[in-house]
Amino acid sequence: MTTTKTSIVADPSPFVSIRRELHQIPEPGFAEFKTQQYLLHYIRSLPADRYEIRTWRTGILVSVKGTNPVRRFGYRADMDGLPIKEDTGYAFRSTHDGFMHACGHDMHMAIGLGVLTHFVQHPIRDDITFIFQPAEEGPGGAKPMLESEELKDWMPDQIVALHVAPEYPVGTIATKPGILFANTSELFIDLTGKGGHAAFPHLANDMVITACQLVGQLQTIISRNVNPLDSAVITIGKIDGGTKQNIIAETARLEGTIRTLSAETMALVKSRIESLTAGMETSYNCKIDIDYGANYRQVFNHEETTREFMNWVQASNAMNLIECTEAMTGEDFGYFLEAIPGFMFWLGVDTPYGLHHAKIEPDERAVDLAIATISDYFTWKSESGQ
Ligand SMILES: CC(=O)N[C@@H](CCC[C@H](N)C(=O)O)C(=O)O
Repeated sequence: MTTTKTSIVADPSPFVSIRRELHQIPEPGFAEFKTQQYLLHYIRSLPADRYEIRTWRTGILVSVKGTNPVRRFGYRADMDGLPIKEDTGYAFRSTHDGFMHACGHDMHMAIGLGVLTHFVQHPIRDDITFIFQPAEEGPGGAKPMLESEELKDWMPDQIVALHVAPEYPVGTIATKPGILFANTSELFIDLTGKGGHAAFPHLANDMVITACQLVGQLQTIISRNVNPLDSAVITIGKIDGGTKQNIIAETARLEGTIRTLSAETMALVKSRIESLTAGMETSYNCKIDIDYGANYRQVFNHEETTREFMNWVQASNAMNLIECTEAMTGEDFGYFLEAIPGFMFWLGVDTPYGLHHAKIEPDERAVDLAIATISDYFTWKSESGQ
């Protein structure tokens, strides 16, 4: 499939230019050092009397002052990139080989800076905390940031975040009250057998064979154990095993993720993985160790606040609104929503390649549209006292 270049605006606005600069420096979770410096440098260029800055690990908190605050809004943007070798046609492609902003966090941060700039220049009555959060893709920055000393006295009364959505046209907002994104758990499985010569399989215990069996078996949990009217996903995204084509692999490792729409189904899936691997240990005479890595809470949008936002989008004609169904994506923004009323929404960026794809090229026109819409929404919220 060939991509068109219509996603790239010819005359980039300041925040589209910022997005392009951020796009060039994707970094892993909790290693967003250049990204943090870039954001701090930009924020410090704004009039200093209107805000305060705090850093938390590689994240940043900014409190923008209201004129006569009675409450505090919150806006969160995530910062990390992904271990993907970029394959876009961008002139401003990643300069960090093997790393890419393939989940739109460059867009999220540029939009966050745009909204922040708007409220520094056009203060509203209420205060706003801007949260630039590291490590959304893992191991998860939201939970520790939420519990941090730095956020305590800047805790918002209502919080908002967005995620780019390749499947929707530019000018679209899609969301729903209640569950929007799934519960997630990372999944790391280490298999240990016995290595040996490729010509003598009977003297060894081949973990490539066992790992392949296990990958297939795991899918039976979804098809045979989870209620077909419920939803769950197990994806194994990475397999490692062996050292050379004529050496039987002593060890293998599977890396994946589990997605469910309830905590109960997550417990069921994990318990089935444990039973299944215990059975395989016996039948394949090997050792299997499981590590669930980082677990994220579902993204559960506050009913009333989300419905109010959806009504506002429709009434203001700000963008086209779609009431979507939930998705099996994960987001540690779920931890913020567990503690603070608010919502997340999808922002249409209309691109043929999906999230986490090396060729994804979000339509940049979404950046300024989102900045205007979120700024107008918070202004309306503050002025109307809703
Ligand atoms: C929006 C998005 O793509 N989020 C990630 C979150 C990853 C959670 C965790 N590292 C895991 O893989 O379970 C996603 O993959 O949905």
